[in-house]
Amino acid sequence: MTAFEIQGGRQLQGTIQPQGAKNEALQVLCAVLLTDQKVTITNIPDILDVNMLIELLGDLGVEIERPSRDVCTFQAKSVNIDFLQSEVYKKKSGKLRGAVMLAGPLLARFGRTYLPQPGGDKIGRRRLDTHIRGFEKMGVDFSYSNDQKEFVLTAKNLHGTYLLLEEPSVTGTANIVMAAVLAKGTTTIYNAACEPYVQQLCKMLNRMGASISGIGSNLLVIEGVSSLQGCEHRLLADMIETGSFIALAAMTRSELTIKDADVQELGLMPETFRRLGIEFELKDNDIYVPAQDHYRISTFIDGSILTIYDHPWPGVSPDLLSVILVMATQAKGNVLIHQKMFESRLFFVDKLIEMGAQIVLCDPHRAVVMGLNRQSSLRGIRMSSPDIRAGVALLIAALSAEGKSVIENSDQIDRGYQDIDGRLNALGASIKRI
Ligand SMILES: CC(=O)N[C@H]1[C@@H](OP(=O)(O)OP(=O)(O)OC[C@H]2O[C@@H](n3ccc(=O)[nH]c3=O)[C@H](O)[C@@H]2O)O[C@H](CO)[C@@H](O)[C@@H]1O
Ligand SMILES: C=C(OP(=O)(O)O)C(=O)O
Repeated sequence: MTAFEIQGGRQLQGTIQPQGAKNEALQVLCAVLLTDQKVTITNIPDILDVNMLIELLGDLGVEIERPSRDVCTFQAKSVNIDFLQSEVYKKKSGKLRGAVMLAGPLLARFGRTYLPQPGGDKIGRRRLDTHIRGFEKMGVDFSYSNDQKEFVLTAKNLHGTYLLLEEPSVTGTANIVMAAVLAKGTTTIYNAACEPYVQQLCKMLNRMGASISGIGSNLLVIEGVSSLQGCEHRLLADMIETGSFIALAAMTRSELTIKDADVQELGLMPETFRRLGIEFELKDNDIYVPAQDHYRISTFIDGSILTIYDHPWPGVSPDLLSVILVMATQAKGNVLIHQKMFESRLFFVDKLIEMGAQIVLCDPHRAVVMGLNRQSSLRGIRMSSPDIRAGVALLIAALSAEGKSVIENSDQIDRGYQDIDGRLNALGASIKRI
């Protein structure tokens, strides 16, 4: 098992560029299966989840070239669907969530797919009902084997329909959109997820010849076409990495410039950080965060304690709450963090409490943080990373803490953050892989 050893308490300084977005990469990589022509994707992050999905595409028979670390070309001339029934596929796809989105394109192009239980973060129940019920209404037959924990899906006549999703699932929307672009007729998706990465997928599909309107809203209308062509697509900057760097600057009193952060696509994130008292300036496409000794959490207008909660886009992403929570531990004031979507994502606060943070975990979804206002520092400890975002939040806590910390299970961090030790060490951090 890999681990990070961190010497905390150092101020960092410099410029850092967010990687290409992990969760956009997982969507658009699956879309390369929708055409037999060449698709080039740039700004690809070199991280475990993305590399595993690229490997799976290769296993399926897609021709892949990676001329540089962040550029890949794909050509899905022929695809071996039978590979999806192999133990190797089950094992590999069980390591990430993104593989679930292979289903939509494979149904659209080949009329058949197998969908084993996807992996990804173990942060509570993560059902696939939105995906499967959507496919079903489009003419897909499915069976589910409880033993194998696998769906078998077949689509003789994939057709457009009206879908009112029971929740705006991100991967569910992406999956249905990818099935609909090659289905016969019109598919209308109401209550669709509309986050920037779904928008990026839709824009890419339109460049490939699809006809999708309503991009950016929760009502997507897709006119099916008979085939799609190749295209080039560049991933946005990873907004969760951007938020993590702002939190890192705040916690370690560091002056950081976050370069090429696609600042127009951050939604409520800047306002959310400001409510926690963090100062920063948006300069063109960069974010400048000055070194800040203190930051003060605001209250609601009526003076009551601020609550920060997740919500489907354009609300605050649940993936950001862990770093926001860590940042609040050194703020002046109190905040309630309410993680509505996932039921096992806040348990990592135990580690922060052990480090000296003042937090009350009210229940699995809610934690009250009483900021220390730097009157005492967190203390370094040995801990383990339970999931990707808690992992990076603990890394930020450790970098701000007095003394040495060890974070075990650092693979969880490598799933989503490219060369995080190297990039932060270049700013003056001390992180060693052990
Ligand atoms: C690979 C990928 O892109 N993963 C992201 C994707 O996962 P993913 O697409 O798996 O997440 P979903 O959007 O399907 O939903 C996540 C969870 O939130 C619940 N839910 C969802 C919508 C809603 O209105 N109410 C509600 O409670 C769902 O029941 C589910 O338990 O979106 C999540 C929500 O932004 C992010 O945390 C994940 O990082
Ligand atoms: C939950 C996440 O990832 P995944 O959906 O891939 O497990 C995440 O990116 O925070």
